Amino acid sequence: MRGLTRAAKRAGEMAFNAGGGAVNWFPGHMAAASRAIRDRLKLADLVIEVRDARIPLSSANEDLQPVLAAKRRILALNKKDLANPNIMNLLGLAELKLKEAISKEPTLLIMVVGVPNVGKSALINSIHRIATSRFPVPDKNKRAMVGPLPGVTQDIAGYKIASQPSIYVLDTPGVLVPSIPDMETGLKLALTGAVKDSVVGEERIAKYLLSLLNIRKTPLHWERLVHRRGEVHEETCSHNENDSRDSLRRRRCLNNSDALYVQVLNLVSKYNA
Ligand SMILES: Nc1nc2c(ncn2[C@@H]2O[C@H](COP(=O)(O)OP(=O)(O)OP(=O)(O)O)[C@@H](O)[C@H]2O)c(=O)[nH]1
Repeated sequence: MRGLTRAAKRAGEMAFNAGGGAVNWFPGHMAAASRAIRDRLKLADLVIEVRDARIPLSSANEDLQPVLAAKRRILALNKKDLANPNIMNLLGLAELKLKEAISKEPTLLIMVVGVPNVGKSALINSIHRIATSRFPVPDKNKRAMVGPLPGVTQDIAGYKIASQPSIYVLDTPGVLVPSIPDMETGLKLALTGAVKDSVVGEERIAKYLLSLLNIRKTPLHWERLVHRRGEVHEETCSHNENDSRDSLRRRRCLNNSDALYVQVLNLVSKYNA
């Protein structure tokens, strides 16, 4: 973990802020949603703040932190399949806290908040699916809209996910702060899909990603991997086609797209040396 922090710091020192400054992406629906969230939060018994497990600090909306901290809050780290496994121990704790909170309440209004595209609607649909398999829920066909680009949810929508205890969940549009003060946070949010690529610039995102991969020695990792696979390739691809294990071995042969990836990264590595 310390290694990753050091790598991120070094990438930050590579002048990604140059010519960038603050990142401003605050469309009208986000401003309206920020006001509505503050308003409805007063009624919520519990708030689930969804963050991206890959960037748990950068995916916090700093403007909302004071009001969120005043509520009973669960921090859910989503997209765990894409994250560093060290962070995932925290998720188990969040699940436990949610079970504790639900078991004590006759009626519960839960509000789900987070930056765009972090997976709020997908999370609500999963909770809904589990709930409808256990209790008959009147609007069981109602589903939150999920999409690959940020800004799919534009209005607050409510879902009843259980009876006895009655549990209602409010899905909210993803909201950012009006101005993200540093470019690096903007780049992390763009790489993980919370900010549109065009807002920070596709070329800048590509350079940032390549530098991160380079600093983390990803090219070396791939080189070793490809070298190992190369041995498997030579050893297996010369075998008789009729060998019963041949199809399995063929799948382990080096694939051209991997080789291309290593070449590109090696070039970048030389460029940065
Ligand atoms: N790999 C992965 N993808 C996920 C996960 N959860 C959600 N997604 C994907 O992330 C994208 C965004 O999910 P949504 O649920 O629409 O996100 P949202 O936070 O409601 O987005 P906004 O409407 O912009 O606020 C979709 O393409 C989902 O399929 C997850 O745990 N892992």
